[in-house]
Amino acid sequence: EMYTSLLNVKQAISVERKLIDYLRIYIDHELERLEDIKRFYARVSDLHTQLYKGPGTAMANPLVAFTLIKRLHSEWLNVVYSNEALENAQALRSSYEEEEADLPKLEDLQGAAKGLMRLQDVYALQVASLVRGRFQRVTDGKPIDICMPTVSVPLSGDDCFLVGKVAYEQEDYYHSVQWLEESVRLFRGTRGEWSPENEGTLEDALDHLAFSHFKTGNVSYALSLSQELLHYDPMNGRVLQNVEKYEKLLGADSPPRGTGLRRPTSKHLRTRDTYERLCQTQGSQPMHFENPRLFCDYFTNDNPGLLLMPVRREVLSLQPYVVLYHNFITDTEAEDIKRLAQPGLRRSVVAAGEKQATADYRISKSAWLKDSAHSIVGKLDQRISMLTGLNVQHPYGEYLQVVNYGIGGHYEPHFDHATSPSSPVFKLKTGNRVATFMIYLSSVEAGGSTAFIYANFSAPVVERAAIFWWNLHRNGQGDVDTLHAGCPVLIGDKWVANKWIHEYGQEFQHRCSLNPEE
Ligand SMILES: O=C(O)CCC(=O)C(=O)O
Ligand SMILES: [Fe+2]
Repeated sequence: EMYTSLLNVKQAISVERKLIDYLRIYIDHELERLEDIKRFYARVSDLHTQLYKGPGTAMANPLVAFTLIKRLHSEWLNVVYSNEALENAQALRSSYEEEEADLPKLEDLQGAAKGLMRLQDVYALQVASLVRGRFQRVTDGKPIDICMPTVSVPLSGDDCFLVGKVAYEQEDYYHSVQWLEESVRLFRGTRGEWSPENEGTLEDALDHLAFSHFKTGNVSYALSLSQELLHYDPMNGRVLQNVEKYEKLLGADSPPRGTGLRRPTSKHLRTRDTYERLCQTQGSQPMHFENPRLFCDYFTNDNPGLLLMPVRREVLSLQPYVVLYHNFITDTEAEDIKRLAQPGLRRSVVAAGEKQATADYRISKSAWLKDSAHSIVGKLDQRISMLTGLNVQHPYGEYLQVVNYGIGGHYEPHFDHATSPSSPVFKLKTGNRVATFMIYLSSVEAGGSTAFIYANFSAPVVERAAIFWWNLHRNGQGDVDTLHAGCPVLIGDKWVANKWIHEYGQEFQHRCSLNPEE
């Protein structure tokens, strides 16, 4: 699975570099082949201008007659039946096949397409802008750029066709209509131009778009698109039947009315609007100047180890208590952690009953780093321990989980603590996850904030900082206010590291209480 981690996508660049080299070799060989054919053509046609001047006299020469017979007996045959084109193509194919294991699979293509649609939804992006390589949202009737990527590409009719088809196959006509609409528009613009790389055609796009419109109740549009399709493919029986069906529907006493385009509903609908608003903006928690209890300071936690180098602490929220520790990690430490984690990165899982499973609502890869992996890991543990005053030694703290997000990678609203007694969180037999300490190992260009849904704020990715919060009340019960999410990464390569700290082992550090409010 390449699409679930940007690291893997980056590695794919070198695969394409090789393919480019192979294609260059192929083109060179093919050009040489054509040059050879052109030389033969020039030689024979030159000769013929002379021969035509006097065929009789020319053939009187036995050398001329011999070479004519030889050409017609074998030279033409050799040219016409040359294997070179095939050999060149075969060489290209076998080099390509050497890279096949490292090529993305269909699942990657579909995953990447779904990632684009997720970004479209969560950040309210206009498809027409995305197609032009821009990230725009309509505000007050005007498209406004919400970020400017350093590098961008426009999409082709075939690119849009593919995204539309992924939506179509999921019976998600809300997205298929928008993407196929762009596909049809772009294909119409390049009519007649054949591209060897394309999978879809204007006809395919019209076909899928017409049916998507029919499914959303827009029968008259479905009809006109089908008629346009028949113009190119007049004998297509299925389309002829559809046209007949659409005409009948439209001629009926009560023609169907459009249901309009509505986003497919998801099980997270209840929090979806808040989640998306928090991903788009930083939310509306009171600012530090509105609430003096939200402050910044230099923090030592009365720990001698921090006395000479206090940490800049920023209190982000009081309920739940969420703080940001700036410059928690250095650039080199962050790079080391990412490098150490790389070989162990696997598709991230979520708790599904007693087991763990992959899910569309968490798109990333992650790896667990033990302290034994490198001295840095232990050093970070120590630093976390000094700041939080908590015992983070395994099994009171889990191993460090290093996460790299993928295309539109995200983690929809969830709790870090277990909410059911059968959760795999209890496997360590050290109680529930009392606190989360998460380190931002990278920056992102846009998106990727950590959103606290009920607390109504989101923390943007601050490179080198760490965020900390309590998941449980002091009585051990889960704090619902900690419902949080990793927003989809719009532009960038987001890395975080989670340290989950458990209840047991903290008896002398973290006071308990029976008060459910604390
Ligand atoms: O990436 C983020 O901002 C949040 C990640 C998160 O909540 C998690 O990994 O549990
Ligand atoms: Fe989380």
